[in-house]
Amino acid sequence: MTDFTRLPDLALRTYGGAVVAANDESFAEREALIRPGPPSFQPHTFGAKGQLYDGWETRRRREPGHDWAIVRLGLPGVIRGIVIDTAWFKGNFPPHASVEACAVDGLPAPGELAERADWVEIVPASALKGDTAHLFEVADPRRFTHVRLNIFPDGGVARLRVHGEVMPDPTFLRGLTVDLAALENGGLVIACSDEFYSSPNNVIAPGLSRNQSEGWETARRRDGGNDWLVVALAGAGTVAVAELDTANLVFNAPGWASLSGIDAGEAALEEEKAWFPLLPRTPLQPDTRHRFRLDSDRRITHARLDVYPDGGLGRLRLLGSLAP
Ligand SMILES: NC(=O)NC(NC(N)=O)C(=O)[O-]
Repeated sequence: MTDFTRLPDLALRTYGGAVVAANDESFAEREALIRPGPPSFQPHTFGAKGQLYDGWETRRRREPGHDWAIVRLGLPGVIRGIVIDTAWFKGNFPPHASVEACAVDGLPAPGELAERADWVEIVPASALKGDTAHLFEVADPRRFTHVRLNIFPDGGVARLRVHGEVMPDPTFLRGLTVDLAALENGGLVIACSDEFYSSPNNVIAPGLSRNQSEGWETARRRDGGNDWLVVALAGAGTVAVAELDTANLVFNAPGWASLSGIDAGEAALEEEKAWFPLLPRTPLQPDTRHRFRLDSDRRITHARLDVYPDGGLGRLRLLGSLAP
């Protein structure tokens, strides 16, 4: 099985996802389903309505039926796999769950969504265990904007992860100056030298990094080399401005960075010599947003960031336009 969990989580709250509706959330709020980070648990933390859980938890059902929650993906795209994580739900996990998906234009109200007839099943009703992350591969190649988690009959789910490939609406990219590296525009980090502390895809996530874990941080390098990553851009285009943000890297920012580009339509990524410079090796300040005007008008499909010798980066933005 390919490791779909390495693909971005299209539902993540910090990527703009929202749990827009649930039929019940008596014990624990539905919003927890798409919270970043692993679920936590503290035993014997009882509120007026029961034990507190970091997840979505419905009441014990006394009538027929099942419970459900609808998630609007922050990043619409092709779903490659789903994780249903029942972490810490041991005596109250749902014994079965399924997932449906649909694609809608615009932003319909939750009520309209729930009534749509074109939900398609992407994970069939499957048995769940307590306190376990369940991985389900998804084969449907279509682009989806929403998913619905169904639990049978009731219970608690800590996290719902919806991993896939981002497919933005090209209307909002064509002919405009946009961040060609941004995850939300379809950019993706496809290779990197080191991801010891945090994922390289963090550098192209929406918004600012609030601390160093929300950026890309590498281990201390001891071999005389340097760390790097390669971003596949939203599409072929030209980059006019590069933004390198060392935010929150105070004592571990790289000393220098450089950028290079390649047009994969003309040369293979492995051909070292086919990469051409966009930004020469340039000194960086810690905890600082740097902006550089690039003077190359060459078309590229991929950009490579080199940091010297190590450290990582908070954010990388490559502002430019898609080739016609
Ligand atoms: N949040 C809860 O208290 N849930 C339940 N109970 C305990 N102790 O976790 C349950 O399902 O009845």
